Amino acid sequence: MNDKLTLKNISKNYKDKEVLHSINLEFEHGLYGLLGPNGAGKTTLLNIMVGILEKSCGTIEWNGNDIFHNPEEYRSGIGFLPQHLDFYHNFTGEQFLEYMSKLKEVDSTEVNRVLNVMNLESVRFKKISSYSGGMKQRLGIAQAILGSPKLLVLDEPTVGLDLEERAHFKKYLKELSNESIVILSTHIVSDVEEVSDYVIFLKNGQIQKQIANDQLSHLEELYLSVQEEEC
Ligand SMILES: Nc1ncnc2c1ncn2[C@@H]1O[C@H](COP(=O)(O)OP(=O)(O)OP(=O)(O)O)[C@@H](O)[C@H]1O
Repeated sequence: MNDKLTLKNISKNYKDKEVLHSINLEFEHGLYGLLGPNGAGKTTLLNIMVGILEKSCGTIEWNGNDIFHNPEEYRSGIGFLPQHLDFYHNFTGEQFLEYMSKLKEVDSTEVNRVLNVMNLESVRFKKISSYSGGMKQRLGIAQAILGSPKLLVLDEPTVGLDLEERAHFKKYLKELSNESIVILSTHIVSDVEEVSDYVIFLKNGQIQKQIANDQLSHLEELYLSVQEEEC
């Protein structure tokens, strides 16, 4: 059975300011790009989806069941790269991933796999404090993909990656999305064109448009036109 994530009427207020307005979305296996300018509400929406931020209204269902009833089970199937991930800088990359694999209760062989996928084998025994920004970002992605999660949520994952790393990473996500729901937020159009099955445009806390792969040509122009629509 294909997994299904459903967001129904999700709204979020920070004090008296509503930053998400009644979001309705459905996700099944595939790669989804969440595209929007800074401040659109992407991080807020993703944090609500993974259960680290409380929504003000609405429901989230996993395979038809409100996640509120069994949040631990829901969270155990999620891989998440937050916008800002803090590390234990005294750990080596390998130690960090071993630690995360224990927390996530995934097989320790996964550590080798994700080090390989994210091209971090040559620095696995080096302390994280010596990593470049791009290496830290790849390590963050590596912990998110431990155990090939059913739901992978990545907040601005391509920050700090060079062109070759981006291409390699997107190819891997495409493969994973054959069996998982992969949601990637970005404000960079090229991150989501070519690979995404669907692109969701978010602006001012509202879904402006949702388009499928076969309509993805001229995405940049579409993105600009969507941004101008409300002006
Ligand atoms: N903790 C908070 N308290 C008050 N307002 C917040 C808080 N976090 C976010 N906001 C506001 O909510 C809105 C959406 O922010 P959010 O970070 O979700 O957007 P974003 O699309 O992820 O942008 P960015 O790419 O810049 O992170 C913005 O207006 C932001 O200022």
